[in-house]
Amino acid sequence: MTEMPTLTPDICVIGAGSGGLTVAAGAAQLGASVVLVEEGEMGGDCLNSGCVPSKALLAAAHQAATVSQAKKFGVSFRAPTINRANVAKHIAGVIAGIAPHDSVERFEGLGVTVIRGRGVFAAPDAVIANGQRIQAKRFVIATGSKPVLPPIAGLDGIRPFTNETIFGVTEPIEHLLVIGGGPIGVEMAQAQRRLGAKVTLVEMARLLPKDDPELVGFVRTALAADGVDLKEGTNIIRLERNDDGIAAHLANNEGTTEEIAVSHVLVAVGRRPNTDGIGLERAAVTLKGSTIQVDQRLRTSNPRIYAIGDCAGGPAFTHVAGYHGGIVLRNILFRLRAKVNPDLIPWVTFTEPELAYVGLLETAARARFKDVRTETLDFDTNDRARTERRDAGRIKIVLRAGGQILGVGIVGPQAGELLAPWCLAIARGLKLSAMAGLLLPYPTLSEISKRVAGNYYAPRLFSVGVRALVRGLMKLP
Ligand SMILES: Cc1cc2nc3c(=O)[nH]c(=O)nc-3n(C[C@H](O)[C@H](O)[C@H](O)COP(=O)(O)OP(=O)(O)OC[C@H]3O[C@@H](n4cnc5c(N)ncnc54)[C@H](O)[C@@H]3O)c2cc1C
Ligand SMILES: NC(=O)c1ccc[n+]([C@@H]2O[C@H](COP(=O)([O-])OP(=O)(O)OC[C@H]3O[C@@H](n4cnc5c(N)ncnc54)[C@H](O)[C@@H]3O)[C@@H](O)[C@H]2O)c1
Repeated sequence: MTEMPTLTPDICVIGAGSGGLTVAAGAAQLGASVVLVEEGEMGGDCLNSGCVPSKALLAAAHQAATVSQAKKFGVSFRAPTINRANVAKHIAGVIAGIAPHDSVERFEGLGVTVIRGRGVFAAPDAVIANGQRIQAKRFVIATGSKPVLPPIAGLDGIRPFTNETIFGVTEPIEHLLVIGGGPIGVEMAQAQRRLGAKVTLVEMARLLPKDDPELVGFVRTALAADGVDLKEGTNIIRLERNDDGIAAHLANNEGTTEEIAVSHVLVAVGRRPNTDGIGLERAAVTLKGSTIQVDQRLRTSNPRIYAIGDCAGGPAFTHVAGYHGGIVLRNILFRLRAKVNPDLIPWVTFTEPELAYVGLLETAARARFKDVRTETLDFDTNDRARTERRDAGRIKIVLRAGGQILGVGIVGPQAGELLAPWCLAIARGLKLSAMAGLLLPYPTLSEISKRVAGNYYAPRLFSVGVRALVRGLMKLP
């Protein structure tokens, strides 16, 4: 057999998900030679088993929910009929619509050499994939993550859903037990409940433990109103398959035990980076646990090799993988010393109401600065939210005494969209007064941002001193 000649590109990217595709597309368009290695579906988790299918499923679920919400507007429909097979078709159709953007054809069109196969390091400067040796100047590891399966007795025997299987379901789900109340757990619990399943969510700590508890309260209320049975501070002792389905034995933090009968189980207890069996030891790349250790410039312990996205342990979001990709491009191609700034990262949980955040949570801000202030305003003060009867929610800004914005959390209608100007303000170092001074159209949800900023300055604007000044000025002819 003739040996394939070694490829010697400028950059070899392992993994064609959100992070890897950003690097490959950017580098190729900027004139570097790129080899991209992918062992599974192009587009990675986000397109195939993450953001895209989950948001498509939620969109179907919210359609079903509008039927019951319509009564508030004097409009009524008959109860929705949920056709699971058609919901799965809708999800597959959305993925298929986006897939060309991430396809082999598009990347080859950009000049990237795409190799389908598992990339494994053979040496500190070489990867082998599908029998092909790639000796690149720089490597970028973007291998993503996979769902963790917790050590719960009996879990193996019941073949639980994970994010890799739940979106293809074509049969009705009678009673879903969701294990884990992080973003996947809460989004899926609401979606499945609105699509007609009975849902019990078991979370060992509290719901959405990485988010601001004050704002999470609104999500908790909404899930309960949907009919999701929330069991926080609760563990699953064991699971058993029996003639009726699955028996789940639970115990809460007070020691109370109970048994519930469910038909299906979804595991959503976190992610494990894909770093096993890819030869990192041969590449002299150091791990911390299962996460690739990187510095602020995303360099691993091997100066030729960078790691980005979920496998580098940053917050597991598509936009973070993309942000990492941009930083690596600047470091490799332009020899800039670009670094990750964790204080700029936004995140959104796409329940109804949405829960969105950018910057520092109040607790993190207070740990770092002494002069932290907060200002909050509820959506029931916003006329547009009132007209749409979507007025449950709150905006909370975390700032320093001088008006430097440190973080903003919004729970409410379209919170993810409302976050954009705050992302800009924090990234550009704008003061809160910039938001307070905006001229915005009425009636819009965005006005809540201007109002909360205005409220912060109100005590100073309407102070005794300013009132005395106005009285004085009014005496002038
Ligand atoms: C259900 C769910 C919903 C989500 N929703 C959101 C959301 O709404 N918004 C958001 O920002 N984030 C969301 N995320 C997170 C987001 O999907 C991930 O953070 C993102 O996909 C990470 O990108 P990545 O490039 O690091 O990895 P991935 O996108 O997972 O890509 C890694 C790729 O590497 C390939 N690979 C792995 N090992 C090898 C190897 N040795 N050789 C070759 N190829 C390899 C894999 O096959 C995969 O294609 C969600 C995740 C899940 C599971
Ligand atoms: N909208 C979004 O951006 C979005 C949506 C989904 C997922 N994601 C990303 O994917 C990541 C993974 O999501 P996730 O929800 O699986 O993980 P997660 O780590 O964010 O949350 C897992 C939850 O499970 C709980 N848990 C762990 N073991 C448990 C057990 N044995 N029993 C009960 N509860 C248990 C944890 O306390 C935690 O609250 C997220 O952190 C997020 O970065 C993002």
